Amino acid sequence: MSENVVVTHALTKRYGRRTALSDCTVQVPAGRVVGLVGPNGAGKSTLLQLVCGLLEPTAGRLEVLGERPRSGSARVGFVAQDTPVYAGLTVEEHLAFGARLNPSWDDAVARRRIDDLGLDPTQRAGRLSGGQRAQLALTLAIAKRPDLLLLDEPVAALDPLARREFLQALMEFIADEGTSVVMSSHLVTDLERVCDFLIVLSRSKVKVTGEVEELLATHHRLTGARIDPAALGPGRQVVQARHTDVQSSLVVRSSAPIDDPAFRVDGIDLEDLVLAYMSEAGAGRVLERQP
Ligand SMILES: Nc1ncnc2c1ncn2[C@@H]1O[C@H](COP(=O)(O)OP(=O)(O)OP(=O)(O)O)[C@@H](O)[C@H]1O
Repeated sequence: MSENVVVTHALTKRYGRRTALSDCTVQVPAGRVVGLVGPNGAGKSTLLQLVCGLLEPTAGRLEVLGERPRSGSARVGFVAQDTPVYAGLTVEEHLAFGARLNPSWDDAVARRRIDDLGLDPTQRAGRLSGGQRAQLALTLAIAKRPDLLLLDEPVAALDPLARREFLQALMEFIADEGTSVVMSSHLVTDLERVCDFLIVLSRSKVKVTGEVEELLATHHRLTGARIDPAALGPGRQVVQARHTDVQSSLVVRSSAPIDDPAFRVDGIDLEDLVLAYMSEAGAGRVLERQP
């Protein structure tokens, strides 16, 4: 599949005078597992709620699966931040509820997952552990057989083992169905294991977006004698610059290889890349080619 599942152009959402998302332009290709990363208040939940049609944009354009998003679409599964389940309903009642609401509901998939997870169908959701509730919420979203699955910090409240199990279940589902997924998280190490596409949001703005492999191949850490980043030359975007009196450490984006003897050049991992874009200096200074 080559089409985009989410396309936004200058998408903006304001709550009164507070801007939650500003001028957001992204394209998410189909079949990807997208990591949506950013600090608290960056606008991640706002973007996900716009994509699933729970919020209306203040300005800009947004297309999801080729159409305007609408809340309750059978083609989009959404697991909100607090893994919402109904405390008073049993696991079984959740499945019955899901079946009634969703025309494409896959009851066999739902029951197999509940069984594999060892959840008691007669137990009320309010009595489940945080990890079990997250798994139940994921089961409900998966059994809809959505084309696009949106997960808002699904593992935030889980212990490391439950996180691993949750992500494992997610990976199995994606491998079977080829569903596109957008998942927000603060935990880059978790995203590193499952995501192949990245969106970094900070202070309501998109800082960087792209294929993880391509981003890792084009970002480098340069360490050497103190330098004015402006002296680096054209075509190199200084994402983060740190200096001591005598030394500079720069994270630089460059599609061409950097072989400057003045620097040691190392690759960076996804966590360093995300942190560089989230840092204050990550204003993304681009050193353009001089005319
Ligand atoms: N209903 C609302 N009314 C007013 N302001 C809001 C509302 N929802 C979110 N905001 C504000 O919009 C901004 C973005 O919030 P959002 O929840 O999208 O961030 P987030 O990246 O998901 O944060 P977190 O990681 O803490 O969940 C924040 O400044 C937040 O205070």
